[in-house]
Amino acid sequence: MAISPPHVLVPRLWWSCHSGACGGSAGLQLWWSCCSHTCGRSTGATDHWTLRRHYCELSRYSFIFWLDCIMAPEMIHCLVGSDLTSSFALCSSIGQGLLILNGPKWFQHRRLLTPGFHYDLLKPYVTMMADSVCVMLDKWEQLIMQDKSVELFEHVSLMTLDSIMKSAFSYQSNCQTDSENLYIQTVMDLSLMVQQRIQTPLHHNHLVYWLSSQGRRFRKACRLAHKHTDKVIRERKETLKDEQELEKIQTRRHLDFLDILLNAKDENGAGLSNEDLRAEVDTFMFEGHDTTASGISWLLYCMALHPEHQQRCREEIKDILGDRDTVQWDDFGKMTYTTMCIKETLRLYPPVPLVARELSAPVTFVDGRTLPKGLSVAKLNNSFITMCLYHSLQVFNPLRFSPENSAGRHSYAFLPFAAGPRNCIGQQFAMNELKVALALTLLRFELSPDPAKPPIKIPQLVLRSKNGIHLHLKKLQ
Ligand code: HEM
Repeated sequence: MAISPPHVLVPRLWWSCHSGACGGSAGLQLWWSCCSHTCGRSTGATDHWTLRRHYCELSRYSFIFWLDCIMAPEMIHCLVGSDLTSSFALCSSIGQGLLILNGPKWFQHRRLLTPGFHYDLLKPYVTMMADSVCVMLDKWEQLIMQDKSVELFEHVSLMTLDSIMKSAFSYQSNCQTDSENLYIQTVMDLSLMVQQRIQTPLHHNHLVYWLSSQGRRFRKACRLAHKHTDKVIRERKETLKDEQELEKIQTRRHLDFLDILLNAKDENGAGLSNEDLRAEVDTFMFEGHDTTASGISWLLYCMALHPEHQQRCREEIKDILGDRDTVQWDDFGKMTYTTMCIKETLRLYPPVPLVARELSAPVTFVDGRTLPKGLSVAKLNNSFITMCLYHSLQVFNPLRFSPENSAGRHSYAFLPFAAGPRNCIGQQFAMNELKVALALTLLRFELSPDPAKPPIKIPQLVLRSKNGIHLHLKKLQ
């Protein structure tokens, strides 16, 4: 295959002016764009190859992602407008859900599912989130030992899985305390296998993976997970037979995401097929727990690293809660400083480190340069290069998100949840969970880092730490 010379690609610091890079902006994004006068031709595998080479040379972070995925043309063609990396690895496990769908079918699903994130539905979830967080904190109390730090990431993952199952599917998994639960084990195994596949370039080839022992294990786990999801859907369908309308259900219990899915009808009165239902349930379960687990874990880490901000958040939360020991929906809007700290964490440690798109139409910039239709472009949230270029951006400074400092900043300068029609449908859910988790943790514990075990960032589907996140926890009186 011919490799285009490097000069056909020019690095552009996109949005750097809007986001006030010199003033220490929150959201510098680095884009590689193809320059029309040097490469003005329809793009093909060669461009993807060049794009990939540059990434490999310039950013070790991108290397993992771009290594082979970008080269699989069949993938690129079937994924217009969607996230290449997650689609690549997840499609066989979560089916064709909202994250992976494209075109009219995506549009139909997005319209049907959006009501599932109305705040009326999200409100009752707060208590369930708080319950899940408390189970986790109780476990931490048991684990605290003098001078021994606790690895949080795994606990937080189980907590967010517990929380999404309870709130979105009214399913009591008890997964934080019951390690024997086969379904939970399978979901956790699938997450791990997806990461392992990404890290093994040979396994990026579907046939090789399909024939490998890991591929067989993966398929077995998928079958188990699907069987369980089907059962949950079947049982709910039975229950709903008598209840038919959402209003009637609501008088008996809180409406959940599954109710919305099962009652969703398009303008022709058509609902989702069984296969579509399963894909959406699985998508929300994966998207809804791994990402928030990453966000919460890194947030607690940032709080541990910066005791002054930790204390300020704690005081804000205590002021808001007064005598109460738990969080309510109305508290969220008052958590001003806490929200700034959350945003600053999402900037420095974006749970979704990369969003990729294949252009479905050419894009022309203000200076006349164009990106051709079909080109894959990627946005690195908080790229390695950007951070090297602007050292001030490495500083944890929540005040970047104060109303004064945010005023005038381009609305696309900070995009942890992406933007546009394919933005994150669960962002409100996620922000609520981050706030509940932080508030309740800070009320119970003082956090400090473990200098012997600093986390090592590793961007997989979500941003993780290679060696976990180890913090010292001190119980507050
Ligand atoms: C801190 C937590 C989260 C972050 C940072 C995050 C970030 C993102 C980003 C960047 C995208 C765009 C991906 C792309 O197009 O390639 C996305 C899409 C999506 N997210 Fe999230 N997410 C989070 C939590 C959640 C939760 C809790 C749910 C569900 C309950 C969820 C469900 C989805 C779905 C279904 C999509 C695909 C939307 C579409 O294409 O129409 N996310 N998320």
